[in-house]
Amino acid sequence: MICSLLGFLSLPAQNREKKQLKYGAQYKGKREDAAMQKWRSNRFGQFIHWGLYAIPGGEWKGKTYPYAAEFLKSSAHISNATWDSLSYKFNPVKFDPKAWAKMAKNMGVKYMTITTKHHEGFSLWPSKYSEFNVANTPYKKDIIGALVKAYNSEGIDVNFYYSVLDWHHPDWRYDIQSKEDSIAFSRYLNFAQNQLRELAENYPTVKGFWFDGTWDKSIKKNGWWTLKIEKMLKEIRPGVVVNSRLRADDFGSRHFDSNGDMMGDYESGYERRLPSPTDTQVIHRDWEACMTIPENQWGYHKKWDISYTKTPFELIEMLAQTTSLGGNFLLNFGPQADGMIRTEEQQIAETIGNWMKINHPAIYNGGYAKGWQRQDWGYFTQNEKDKKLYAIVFNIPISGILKIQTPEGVSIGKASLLENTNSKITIKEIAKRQINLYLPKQSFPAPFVIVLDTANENKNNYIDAKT
Ligand SMILES: C[C@@H]1O/C(=N\OC(=O)Nc2ccccc2)[C@@H](O)[C@H](O)[C@@H]1O
Repeated sequence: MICSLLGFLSLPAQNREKKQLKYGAQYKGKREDAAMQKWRSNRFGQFIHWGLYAIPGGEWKGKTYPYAAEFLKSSAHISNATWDSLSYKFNPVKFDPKAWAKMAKNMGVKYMTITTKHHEGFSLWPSKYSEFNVANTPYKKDIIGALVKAYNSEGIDVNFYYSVLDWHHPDWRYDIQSKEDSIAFSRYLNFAQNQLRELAENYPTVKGFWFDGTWDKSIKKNGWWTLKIEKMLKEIRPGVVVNSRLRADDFGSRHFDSNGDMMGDYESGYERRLPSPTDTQVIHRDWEACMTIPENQWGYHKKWDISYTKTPFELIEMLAQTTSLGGNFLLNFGPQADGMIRTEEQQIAETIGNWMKINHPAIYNGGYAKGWQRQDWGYFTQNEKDKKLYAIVFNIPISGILKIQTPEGVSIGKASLLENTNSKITIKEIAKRQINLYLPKQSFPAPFVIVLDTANENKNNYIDAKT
């Protein structure tokens, strides 16, 4: 079967006759129901990675490990028994879900995705399917329930991250190589299904499920289960949004089935990376990029500067670039074991929030501006609610002139700074579909947004050269 699949996949997609799939994509194109439209309009989200890994914070027996802090168990070769005993120390006495939600609100996120259970297998809610959960710690209380309540009270949608990969559960298998593996792993899949049903039923305002830890052969060989889970969650919570990373098809193809069709409701393969600003392939589907502030730390690491940490302006540019290509941007925070958000992350959140307070019209409900050529100075976004066109500027040319190429038959009537709509920006048409915007003589200490009023126009003052 593998060689026939390799042969099949080596053909150009358009030349392959479609394979009959039982567990492939369930629909084509974008969902247009209200729940998906809300997901899409949110654009900016907060990822939160919190678990037992926050306790050691990347350090073990006096040694600092530079790898992802949430992977310390494997980086430091720690046994299950030793790692699991961290649960007896889990007691975030300073945890204030309302403070977290207020910080998120001020940062300008419209949704939040929380790790209900990461690879370590520790559940942040009192699951009846596993003793390895927050109820059996000194803290005892339901963290997921408290966060859902606090974030929803701030008008922020909550999604659940769930790692199918589970280092703790005795029935987890990386591959199925024996009858025993198969029997154990089916027990595991039932366990995971029960936990997911529990999450969907116990937290009825959940808006999405963000699956992870599905890259191993054991899942690829059980594509049927991934579809069963997607269907179950959508039956319990109609409208709920599920990422492509959950899904494997009949042949183990992930994210996209063996016919090249995306599975799940949005592509979640952009992790710590973005598509190129000119990669317009992505605009044909919903997608999300998830991003760490350090180079690669999702959980809390005691040494903030163990790697490069992105500046607020770099993160704002990633948000702008993502929005300009019709994607969502999910920025990660790794809370401390005591329940506090580290100072560095709070300061970044505040700077981004100050920018969003003025410039959010270019982001919320924002998306790909068809026909507007990407320019070196920044990004265009089209707001599908106010129908306005926004130019988000990061790199002012020495000339002080922003060059724009307009789509055929479209001109720019007016341009002004979003933060000061009385500031008129001079516009000059210099050739066919070529516009100069002359920036006002002032300093621009931060990325800024220009609102462009466009108009359809068919006057043609220019003659194309004959060559
Ligand atoms: C969001 C991140 O997701 C992860 N891993 O994602 C991947 O490894 N993704 C992946 C795997 C293979 C190919 C491409 C992406 C986790 O291991 C990490 O701790 C964090 O939760």
